[in-house]
Amino acid sequence: MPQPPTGLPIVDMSLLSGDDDARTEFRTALRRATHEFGFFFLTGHGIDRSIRDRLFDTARDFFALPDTHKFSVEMLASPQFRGYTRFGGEYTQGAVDWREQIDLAAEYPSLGDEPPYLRLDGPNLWPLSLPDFRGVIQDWQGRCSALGLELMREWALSLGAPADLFDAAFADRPSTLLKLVRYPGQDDDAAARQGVGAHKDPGVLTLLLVEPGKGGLQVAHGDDWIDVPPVEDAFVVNIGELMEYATDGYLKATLHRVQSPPEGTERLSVPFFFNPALSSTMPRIELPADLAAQAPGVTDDPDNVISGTFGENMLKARLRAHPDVAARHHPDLVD
Ligand SMILES: O=C(O)CCC(=O)C(=O)O
Ligand SMILES: [Fe+2]
Repeated sequence: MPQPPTGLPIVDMSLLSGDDDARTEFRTALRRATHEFGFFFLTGHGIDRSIRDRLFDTARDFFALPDTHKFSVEMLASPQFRGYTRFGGEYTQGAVDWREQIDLAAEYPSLGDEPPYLRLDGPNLWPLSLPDFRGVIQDWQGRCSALGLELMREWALSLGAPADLFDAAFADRPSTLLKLVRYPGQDDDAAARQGVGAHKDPGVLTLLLVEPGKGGLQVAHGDDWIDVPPVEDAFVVNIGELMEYATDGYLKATLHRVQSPPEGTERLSVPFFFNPALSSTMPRIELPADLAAQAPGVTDDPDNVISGTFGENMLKARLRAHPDVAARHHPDLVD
């Protein structure tokens, strides 16, 4: 029997400042990693440690706020699914996730209520007791958006398409979202230790920063779960369902989950989701014949239908993860 792989591939972005051969090497590594695993470590991305440390300091400051401050920006008050979710407020596959988090997304004026996914546009709930918070978060959004767009161009090239294939989808009102997440420790006997349950990300691309040294992330590979302890200075990058859609399944959105850290510890992470405008539909790539032969089609799961229109896919995920917000603000969309 083949042994399960022990880790994810590492893809080094500094190859892009090399010669043509180095750039081709980068693209081949990017394509292979996302075809085989849907996940990889990205090094050489150029975002300094001091900036990453500042982000984690900001996350720590937020989670250290008194509950009354956190509750004042609670997601339950936000029809757009922005703000703070306390422990027990979020569900994956019908089971409670043991994490607290704040969701912050790009802010655009509303374009109306129909189709229903347009309801996701709107304001964030900013914690006003932290004066630097907004600036740090918006800086991070800007850096990750630039990185995300650069990666999208590399994917397009690696799949035999023009570099700007995806640019239009991200040019106007990109729906970027980031979460500051804190997973508290659980004792060994805790029945499930579900930090976040097994799921695929509904969007295009996720740039995940994990607190140095903190394990817990697991990525599905065949019938196995691969442990993914963080690699120093690297992002964990994965693709979401819309990239699977765009490539007819040649690139895979992969199930992943987080196991709670040991009792007496905690784990912070900051996933950044790079997504197009709510109303945009991902272009489908005409793959070269050798790649098309390895494209099995988009996953056909009646419990999780993948739409190519980002807003539809995102709304599905939001209603499922936050049933209390859905029931309060969108009763017409849930039964
Ligand atoms: O916290 C992590 O390491 C992963 C979180 C995640 O997969 C998600 O929020 O979609
Ligand atoms: Fe995820």
